[in-house]
Amino acid sequence: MDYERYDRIRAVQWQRDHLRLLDQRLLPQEERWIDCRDAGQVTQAIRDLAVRGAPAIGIAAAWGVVLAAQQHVSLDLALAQLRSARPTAVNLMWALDRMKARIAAGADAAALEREAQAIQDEDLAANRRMGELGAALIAPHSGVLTHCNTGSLATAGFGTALGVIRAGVAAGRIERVFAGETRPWQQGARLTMYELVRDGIPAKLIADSAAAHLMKSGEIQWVIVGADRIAANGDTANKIGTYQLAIAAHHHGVKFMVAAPSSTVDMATATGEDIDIELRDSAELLSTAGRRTVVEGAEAWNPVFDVTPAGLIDAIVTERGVIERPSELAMQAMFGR
Ligand SMILES: CSC[C@H]1O[C@H](OP(=O)(O)O)[C@H](O)[C@@H]1O
Repeated sequence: MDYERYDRIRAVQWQRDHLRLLDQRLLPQEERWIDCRDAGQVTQAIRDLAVRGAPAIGIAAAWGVVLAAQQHVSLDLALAQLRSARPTAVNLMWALDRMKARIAAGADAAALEREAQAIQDEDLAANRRMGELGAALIAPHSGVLTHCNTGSLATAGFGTALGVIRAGVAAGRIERVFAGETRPWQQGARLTMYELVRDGIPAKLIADSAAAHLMKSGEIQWVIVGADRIAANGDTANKIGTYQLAIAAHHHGVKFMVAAPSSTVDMATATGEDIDIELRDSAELLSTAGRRTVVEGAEAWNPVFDVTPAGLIDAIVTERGVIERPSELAMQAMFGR
């Protein structure tokens, strides 16, 4: 399928001696690039969400290790620093473990550069494969709702859930696309709509609080989301708000799809209860676009992920295949113990 007309964004660009990142904190108003010249700067960019999205932060971290190797600084320190950047997306740990294994095998900077490039290239290929597999599950004339941003900005390109939507639109199966704004960081409003408008894919933004009302209208047949960590029993951590979308979808007979590369699967984590949910600064909730919107003295609780139990998920789509009605057995069959 010809995807070239979609997905022209490459938010993570290796430049041989530095890493160029499209600063996602400023989109869509401003397209500004930042150059990371060491592992510490990559760590800070991940921590500050200048680069975000489970696969994208793993890819950026892999390049951070390459920078450390090129500069002959402590690789153990670089690995530890990068690993500490954010706790929930297992893609970060997966990518660093893969780089660590190459280091243990004696890889030099050039070999590590090839490994990081392979991680990035594999992610793009996985997204295009997932797009085809996920789109095939969607009946013609369907409407879909997505949450957060899971597109080219969050990956090596094409996207996970947004990749399924791109493929479903290209195949003529998806006729209506809705994107939730995704408070408080607004990945849906600021990033997903930016990608869809650039692709020329008609889409409607909705308030997060409008999702159940949309499902009740009959306009959508699928909720399609990404993931930050999929536990061994299929429980899935994703952007805050995903869990309540799954509950509402179940109530309204709307199907629920998780699209994520196998680098998001964590068979060492037994259930969703064991996933570390990132709590971010409450200031992100008390302000909008940098302007405080809540009375001084107010407090906030700002978990940025939640866990959807496997029982509320109709399909988990990875590049290895589709698991319908995910369970521990089904996960073990596809990913081993
Ligand atoms: C394919 S991106 C997966 C996942 O990452 C996002 O989180 P964040 O924007 O905080 O990095 C979101 O949960 C996406 O669904």
